[in-house]
Amino acid sequence: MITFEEALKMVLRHPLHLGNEAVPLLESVGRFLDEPIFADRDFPPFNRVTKDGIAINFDGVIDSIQNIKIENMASAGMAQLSLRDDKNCIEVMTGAVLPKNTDTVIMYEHLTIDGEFVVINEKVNKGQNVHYKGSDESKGIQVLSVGIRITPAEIGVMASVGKPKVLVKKVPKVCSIATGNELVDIDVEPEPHQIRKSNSITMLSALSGFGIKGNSLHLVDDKVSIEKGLSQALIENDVLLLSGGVSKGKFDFIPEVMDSLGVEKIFHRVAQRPGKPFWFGIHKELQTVIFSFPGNPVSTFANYHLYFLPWLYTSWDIKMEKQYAKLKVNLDVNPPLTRFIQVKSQWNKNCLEVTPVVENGSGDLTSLTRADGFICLEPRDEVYKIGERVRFVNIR
Ligand SMILES: Nc1nc2c(c(=O)[nH]1)N[C@H]1C(S)=C(S)[C@@H](COP(=O)(O)OP(=O)(O)OC[C@H]3O[C@@H](n4cnc5c(N)ncnc54)[C@H](O)[C@@H]3O)O[C@H]1N2
Ligand code: MOO
Repeated sequence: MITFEEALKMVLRHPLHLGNEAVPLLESVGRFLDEPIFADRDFPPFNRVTKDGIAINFDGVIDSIQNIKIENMASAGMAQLSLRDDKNCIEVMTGAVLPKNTDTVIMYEHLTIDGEFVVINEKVNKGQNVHYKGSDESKGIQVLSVGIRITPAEIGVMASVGKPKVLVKKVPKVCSIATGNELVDIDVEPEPHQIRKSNSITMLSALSGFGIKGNSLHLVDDKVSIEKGLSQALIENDVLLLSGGVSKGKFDFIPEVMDSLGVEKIFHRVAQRPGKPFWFGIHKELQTVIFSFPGNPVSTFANYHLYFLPWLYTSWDIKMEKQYAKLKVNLDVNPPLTRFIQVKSQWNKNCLEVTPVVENGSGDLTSLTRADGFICLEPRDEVYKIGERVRFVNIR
């Protein structure tokens, strides 16, 4: 049996070259940017008033802060006004363009207003309450780089520079496939011997975080229907993510059917726990990549993060940073299997620390709700000690 490291290397040797596509800005959340974004104007584009109040020419009024005459009023959205007399002021609202011949803004709370005259009641600093043109970013500067993940914060920046459409890495067509006679849909009341599907649904929801609208399919344990379903799925998708049907049971038909459909097996079974019976293959002609994960929910979930996500990032040519954490307990990992242990992580000063969660084996899917990651422990005779730095795979 191959090791986890060997298996991962083999998976990463088969990326798809997905290219890019332009999508409407609001549909780009979760996607990876494939063009640099530049500031088309200064940020902010004009000297912006940051408080509701009055704008003054500091040198003009600072010796006589009583009875300052209001000349005019500027609100957000108005073209720039101009102060005619240095001893006067203009009422200004937050977001307005600072009037010409003024340099300082005083908020209403620091003023007494009597008709068209104002008295300043607090100390004033020249230049206060102004967000200066270009003080955040200058026109022409790159504000976002290729390869970043788009979140609502980046959407705001792109809206601001006028990008109704944006170039992003193209997502693959993925089908999440449940296998097994015991599975029923989530809106069905199961018979005592049945369970509701969860793995295939979990994977669909995980994919949606990347902007991938996956297809779904359910294959029952019958070679003819598996063959029929898979042959169509291989044609219609770039990637198949299966769960179940890959261990040693009398109804674990997946590897055999894949073979009959011309899918090349790259490997089957990895020296790891959970997730050992993982089967990986490719259909060379159709260019379909197949991740066939073991059916136990924790095994499917772990392998999705350990193999599929690194493969997806590699296909997009994006580096996935490795994370590490410190153990808060001693752990014993006897050879020969690499262990993936569910943990809860916590920052302590600048250090991420991890503690294993209570779990009841790889069938216990509720344990995943208590964990925020897996730690990866290579097999060794020596105990992993408290304080030791180990690899951490984030699942949140
Ligand atoms: N003789 C052996 N038996 C088993 C071995 C082995 O090496 N020799 N490996 C064990 C390990 S480890 C795992 S993991 C499982 C994986 O088996 P399969 O991939 O064939 O999965 P199934 O038997 O179809 O299902 C296992 C388990 O998971 C449940 N399941 C499956 N799909 C879903 C789904 N979409 N949603 C929720 N739950 C699902 C299924 O009902 C089973 O309970 O094999 C061990 N056996
Ligand atoms: O190794 Mo299996 O993946 O635990 O239950």
